[in-house]
Amino acid sequence: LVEKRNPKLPADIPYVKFEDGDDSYQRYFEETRTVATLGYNKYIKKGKPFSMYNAANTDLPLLLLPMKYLDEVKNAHKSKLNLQKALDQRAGLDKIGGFLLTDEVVTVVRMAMTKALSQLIPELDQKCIAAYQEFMPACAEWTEVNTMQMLLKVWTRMISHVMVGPELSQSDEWLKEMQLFIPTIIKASFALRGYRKSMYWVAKYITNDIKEIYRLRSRLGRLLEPLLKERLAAAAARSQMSGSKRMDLHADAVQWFVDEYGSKGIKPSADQVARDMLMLSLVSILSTAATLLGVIYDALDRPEAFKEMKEEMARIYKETDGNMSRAALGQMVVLDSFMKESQRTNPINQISAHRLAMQDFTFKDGLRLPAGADIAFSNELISEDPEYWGPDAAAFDPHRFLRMRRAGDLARSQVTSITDDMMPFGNGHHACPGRFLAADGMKLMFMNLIHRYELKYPEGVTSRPENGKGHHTMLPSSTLPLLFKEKKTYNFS
Ligand code: HEM
Repeated sequence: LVEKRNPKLPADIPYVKFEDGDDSYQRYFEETRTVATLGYNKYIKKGKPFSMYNAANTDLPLLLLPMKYLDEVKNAHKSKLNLQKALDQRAGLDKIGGFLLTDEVVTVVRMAMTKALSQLIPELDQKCIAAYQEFMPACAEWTEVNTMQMLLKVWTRMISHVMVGPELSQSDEWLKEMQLFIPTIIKASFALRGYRKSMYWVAKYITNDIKEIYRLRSRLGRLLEPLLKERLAAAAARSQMSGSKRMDLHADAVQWFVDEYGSKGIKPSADQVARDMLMLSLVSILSTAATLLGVIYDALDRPEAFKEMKEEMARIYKETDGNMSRAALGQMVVLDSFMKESQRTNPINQISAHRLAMQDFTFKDGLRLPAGADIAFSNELISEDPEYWGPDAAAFDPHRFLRMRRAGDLARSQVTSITDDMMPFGNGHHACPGRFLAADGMKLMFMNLIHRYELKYPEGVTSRPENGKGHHTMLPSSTLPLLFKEKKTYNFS
């Protein structure tokens, strides 16, 4: 492996690599943590940045920054430090599917989707129950289930309800495309790395997985077309009406895209909406299913805490007569604390607040980033640093955030809170706007699963399996099947 220093990075920024000299690409891909930890302890802890090989973008090292720069990164306008472009650079989305994280996608999630959550939660609860009936095998006796695959299907049905409404989300064709998308885009992104940058443009004509993403986009466009036409016609008719009659009846992303583009005088094509839907799937599906799987493993490892969560669910279920609402989910504070501790100890992203410098950027203390610099913060290592979390930082404390909440620190203690010492949902202008849906969706999925099924590790497995290794990601193991048994009478015991 050739050392890839960015000649434009200031010369005094150290470049950290494996100490034993074994510098293979695969090693950088799988053992990112080892190099990141070296640099974190040696430089970040002393307030200095360092750079390291970037397996996702072999032309440019990743620059990891110390906390003192976080506020400036958080507040920087996207014309200066940009998340969308950093993601595009990492996955090559524009070259492998012709889509990007657009302003419309971000605005729809941040504004319309979040506003609609109270209306959506009861619907998503029903969707979740129906999806378990659909995707869980019959399990009167203990039965092995690949939990990751199952959660992906259940969540895809639920999030599709938010994306395309009750009818299309129930279509098997839609589900098939959505399920095909995530594994194919991951393979396509890897395949792109096999090309020289100057040859990226040719990849979509040659590589099957990349061609498949374009085909998938076109199939989604066809599926969306009738619904979009209907909504565009309704929007045109509504614009002639006045006052309350103009209120929107559809709480789904097709409608929100029509409204968002409409507000800019644009009539979106089915292909545009298909691209936006692909982007929505990319940011929302794997992240949520994987985070929940981690919570499930952590709960199995801690029977006492698991029991306490079940008791809380039983109480709230009884008080609400089983009618789930945002308010009811908001009362699940023991679960909320546990989920947050699970994210703290095993975040799915090792780095956070990832940005690309769109122009030369100089921090207040004089540190200069050249245009094109790829920067981030070590979310994983910050989350376990005793400097921020005290001497028991390495321990899983199910009540850590519950105590904070009870002490009145609501801003810091909720699973959706964004703080500098824990960034699973990022930070600043680009902080994940979908986290409220993600948190409520995970609570619904966890609660309905426990209500219906007993679950345990298979014979011979006694604790959470090792996380999967990928460049700057740490997804919980997706291959271990868990054992499930359907309860004769549904309850939370
Ligand atoms: C547990 C699940 C999830 C995790 C861990 C997660 C994590 C993240 C992270 C780390 C970022 C980058 C933030 C930054 O760099 O400051 C992000 C951005 C984003 N997420 Fe999520 N996310 C999750 C679920 C969702 C869901 C369900 C949606 C939508 C329905 C969503 C929509 C978005 C969007 C649109 C952005 C881009 C924001 C922007 O550019 O301003 N995410 N997410």
